Amino acid sequence: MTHIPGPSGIPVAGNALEITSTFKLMHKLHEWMEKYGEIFKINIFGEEIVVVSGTLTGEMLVTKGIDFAGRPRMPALESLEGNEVHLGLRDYDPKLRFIRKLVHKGLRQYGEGMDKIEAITVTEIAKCLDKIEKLDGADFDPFTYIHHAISQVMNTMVTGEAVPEGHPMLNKAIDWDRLDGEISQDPSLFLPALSSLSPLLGIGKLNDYAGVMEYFIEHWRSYEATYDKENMRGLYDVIYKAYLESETDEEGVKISYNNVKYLMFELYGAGITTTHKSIYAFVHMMVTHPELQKRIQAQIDDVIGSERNPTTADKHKIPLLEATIHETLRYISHVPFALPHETRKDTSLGGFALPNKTQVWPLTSGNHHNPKYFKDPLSFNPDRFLENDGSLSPASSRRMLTPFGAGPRNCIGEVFARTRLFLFTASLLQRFTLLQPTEGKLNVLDPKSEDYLKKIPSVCPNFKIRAIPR
Ligand code: HEM
Repeated sequence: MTHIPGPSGIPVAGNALEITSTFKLMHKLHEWMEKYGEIFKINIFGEEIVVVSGTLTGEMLVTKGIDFAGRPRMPALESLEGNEVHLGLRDYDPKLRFIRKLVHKGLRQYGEGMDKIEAITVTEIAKCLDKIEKLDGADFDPFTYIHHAISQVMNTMVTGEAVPEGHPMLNKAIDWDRLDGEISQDPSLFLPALSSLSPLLGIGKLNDYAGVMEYFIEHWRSYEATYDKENMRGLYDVIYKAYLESETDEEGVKISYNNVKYLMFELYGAGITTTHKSIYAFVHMMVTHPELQKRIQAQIDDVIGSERNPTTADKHKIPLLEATIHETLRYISHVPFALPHETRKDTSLGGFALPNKTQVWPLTSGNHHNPKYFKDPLSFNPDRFLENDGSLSPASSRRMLTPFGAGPRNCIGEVFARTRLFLFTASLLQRFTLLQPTEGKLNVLDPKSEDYLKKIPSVCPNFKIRAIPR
């Protein structure tokens, strides 16, 4: 790949010493994108990684998506899941394709549209808001409140029910998220050539991580005793049934019991950490943009009023809230280069030849913050996604907005996440006005700051607000 441009680096280590933290990695990737353009390569102790942005993102993820649908190995994480990865980090092999089909089926039946699950979700959100109301307008950090509510949404997705109030699952999910954030501060997580040198990926942290994961898995396994194939309760039952009945797809693969356990964990973790961080950032944005908050509340009042809970059917009737969710995901770009991809055969991108097994990262945050695609990208402006009459602009105008990735390895939970984001934010602003705290005024979040970019997914540093019932 000598013809692909990129920073020269030093002998042996290549660019490794320039990216010793996740913040430095992100900072450098954006700097190199500006300098070298839509495709460049970096070198980490001899391992070359190609970084892609701009119009080549579509070529990589969609037009030639199948060529780029592999995943590089991440040995540190593999060792946690029985030396096999099961979904997000798995190569694009027949089993992965089967697993994705099963999960899609389960999400469609038991997550995205089913009234019962939606009703439970809305009830859980309402319980979270009741707790916030009890604070009586005092300063508080919404982190835990949002985390518990999102965990309950995910519990409902997996088992068909929320856990009782105060159940250890809720704080375990926070422990897991904290550990995941700590581990992700070390870029060697994404760079196999460095993983053996890593201090953070040390045995202690990985053991803690494994402990929390096993706790979740034991909790779900307890549902096996009451499994009834005539009464599917949630996604665990759907996947467990496929295992018990040795279901296969046209490629003839079957899933193992290990797959059932660990893929559920991957889904659960992926769903909590990303959705929580987007809602936490949304709340921050509402407090620092009070005029926008008022405009959204006016649309909520018109369409939903105050007498009933929001439903997914309301989503398209509140375009300003939809635009604000799009803008939040663009502005915070908290999954900045999706998950690492790998070529599955000799292929090419933008006219450059790429051999089989090349690691490729789609730098979607680079697109989201590029003035070529989004005018004045570091200003938070949901109106950019609205037409003059206030309706949402057509999806075709948002092609460069890909917070969930695209193509054959896109986020499997996108529809689920978007509906939950809507239900949560609509319920929150229907009931409360979110205000600056009495102490320590919030400034607008800087999505380029070290505090924000030090973990992946990126998360707003902790903050306090007040929530005043309307
Ligand atoms: C705001 C919320 C979310 C965002 C921004 C997000 C973003 C992403 C991104 C960027 C990817 C990688 C795409 C790629 O590699 O090209 C991904 C993959 C994935 N997401 Fe999400 N996600 C969100 C919510 C969820 C939810 C709620 C679930 C589960 C219900 C979920 C499950 C997954 C899984 C399992 C993968 C791996 C798919 C694969 O490798 O084939 N995500 N997500």
